[in-house]
Amino acid sequence: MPKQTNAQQMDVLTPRIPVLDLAPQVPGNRFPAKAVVGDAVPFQAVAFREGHDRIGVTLVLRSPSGAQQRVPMEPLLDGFDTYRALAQVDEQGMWSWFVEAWSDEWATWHHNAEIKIAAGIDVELMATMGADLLERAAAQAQAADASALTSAAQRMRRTETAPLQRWAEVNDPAVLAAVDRNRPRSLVSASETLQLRVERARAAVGAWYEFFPRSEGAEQREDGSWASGTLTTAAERLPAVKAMGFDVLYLPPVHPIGEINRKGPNNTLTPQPGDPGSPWAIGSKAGGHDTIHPDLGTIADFRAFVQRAEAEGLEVAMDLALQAAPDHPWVAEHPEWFTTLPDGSIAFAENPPKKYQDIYPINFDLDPEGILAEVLRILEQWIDCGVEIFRVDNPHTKPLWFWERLIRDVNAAHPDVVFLAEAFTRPAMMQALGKVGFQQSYTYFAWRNTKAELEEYLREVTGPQAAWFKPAFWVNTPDILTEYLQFGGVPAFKVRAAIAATAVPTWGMYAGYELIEDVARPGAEEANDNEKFQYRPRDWEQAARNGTTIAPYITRLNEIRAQHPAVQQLWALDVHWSDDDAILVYSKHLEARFTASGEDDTIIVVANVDPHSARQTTVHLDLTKLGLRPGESFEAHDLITGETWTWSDHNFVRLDAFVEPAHVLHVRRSVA
Ligand SMILES: O=P(O)(O)O[C@H]1O[C@H](CO)[C@@H](O[C@H]2O[C@H](CO)[C@@H](O)[C@H](O)[C@H]2O)[C@H](O)[C@H]1O
Repeated sequence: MPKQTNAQQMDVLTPRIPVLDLAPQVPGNRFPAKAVVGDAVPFQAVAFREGHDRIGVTLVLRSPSGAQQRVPMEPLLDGFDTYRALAQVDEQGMWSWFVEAWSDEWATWHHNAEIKIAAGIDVELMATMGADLLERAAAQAQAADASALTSAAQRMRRTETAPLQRWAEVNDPAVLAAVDRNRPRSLVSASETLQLRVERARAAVGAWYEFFPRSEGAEQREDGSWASGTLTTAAERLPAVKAMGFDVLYLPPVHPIGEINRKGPNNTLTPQPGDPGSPWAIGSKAGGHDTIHPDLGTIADFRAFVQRAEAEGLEVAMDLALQAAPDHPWVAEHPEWFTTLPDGSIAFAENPPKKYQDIYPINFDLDPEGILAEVLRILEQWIDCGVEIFRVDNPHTKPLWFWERLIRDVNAAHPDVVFLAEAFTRPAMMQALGKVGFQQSYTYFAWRNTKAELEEYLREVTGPQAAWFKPAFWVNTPDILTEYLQFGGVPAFKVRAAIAATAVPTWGMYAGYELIEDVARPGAEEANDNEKFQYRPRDWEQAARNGTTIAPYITRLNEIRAQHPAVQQLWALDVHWSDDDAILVYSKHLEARFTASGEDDTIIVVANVDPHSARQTTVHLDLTKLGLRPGESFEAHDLITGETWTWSDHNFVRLDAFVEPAHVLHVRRSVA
């Protein structure tokens, strides 16, 4: 048996068999890659050796509690050197893993013997080599396998049996299975060891709904003034949000709102008395980030709201917007946290081209430790109220080190706490926020509308960057009402929801989407009469009676998400081909060994992304991506309409956007 040679003995960096390009990995390997409980993680490595001998490649995975599993890795494509294994991570915490490549003498022998024995070349030599390998396998096997392998070796040495007969005997499935379990491995070479942080499922899987609590239950008095909704009246809306199938309720800031420089309706700088102001203009004489807006209630009311949500099966996500209205207590108590200009004033915040005249930005370089301590104090308070998810406003306008420290410190004490980065900025910063710890991130999904844009974007967010950037697809927000939605009507709202809800594990929607609120403020890409600056109660029941809500459609999408674990997997997406430039096709597939039902879970989404048209075309599927054989037929059951068709590789599709803009198909294997 060849002796193992390792890199240290040879004083070189290259292991005997090179194992390179491990994934999932954060480039530079300074931060661990991330996954969530339940993920079937695609582990990959490039491994190869000199010459023509075969290698075997094994993933060695260790869970946080120390359980080790060894998973054989298979070539991604026959004849290429990238190997892959899917393994499900089922425990929260830090996992470690490495890849072993080894000389697979059995595979090398088998390949050579198959050719030579059939051709009558070196027949007895090949038989002897095979028998030797079988005996080596037997020497490391348990009793049952040892006896099967020993007798196979003896048969292999029996020269009175015809060589082809001996070849057939050694290929008996029982013998091959015993060899597989005890394969001789030599020149074993290990890669570096990497870490994988596995977080709770909600860190990357969830359906989010956003509403402004002050609008829920708000009433306009006869004199035109408003009575604000409260946390108590807003809680009345929770059952309806849950009934639509949402998991997380995200609340814009619930703190006192500054009175100085307050904004008026439609982002004006001339508020009238009674205008409530933007909730992101945090702080007034009533208090700051640790206080509940008096109009909404008290901290006790907030605790009750969080508990009521929990009882409904909803988690509350709070906003963390680190900025201050001019009358925030911080401004007087910590003037050192703000940059004072030579004329003694403080410049307002901006996110060009947007101007935030009602808030001051914090300068994190002036008192880094003091600011960090204060933010940790505030977070501890809300965590104590039962909040474990924070949507972080504009994290890209604060230094990265701050988020690395904050998230690390919070997660050390509270591993279930999740931070969502609301950063719409340059890719390097968005990616870096994910690398330093943000569990999930808003994305550019809202502006990816054509088939070509969506195909590229789906590949991007489910590719290598999925190791550190967990995408949340929001269809709208109070800041985002895209032209696609402004001019696409009901078909646009439906198809965007269908794609967001099925393509990635986290999607989000801001209240009013279900009512097709599509009127933008002139010149802006956000809703007119925006709720950010005024009360906006909605008559949900009237909309249901009139049939002017797509809430039933949203509910169905969330049901599909809950019932189909493939949809909850980020890495499991494949884009397929269609002959039409507006018909987008992708699938999500999860193998039976990873599902609770013990059956494959496969979803195909076919979406007409031109909301003004009816399209018909042919959809071409790579069935191997669906766990099927090329040419195999199956039942495609539409989970939206209940229709079922027999499909195979090439399928005719007609999607009239005005009827149903998307098929969400469940693959059912045809009974042979
Ligand atoms: O800058 P983004 O587009 O990422 O938006 C986020 O942050 C904004 C600042 O907090 C916030 O803007 C809203 O609040 C501001 C402060 O009160 C106000 O001046 C803006 O007019 C208002 O839109 C935005 O909502 C948030 O998502």
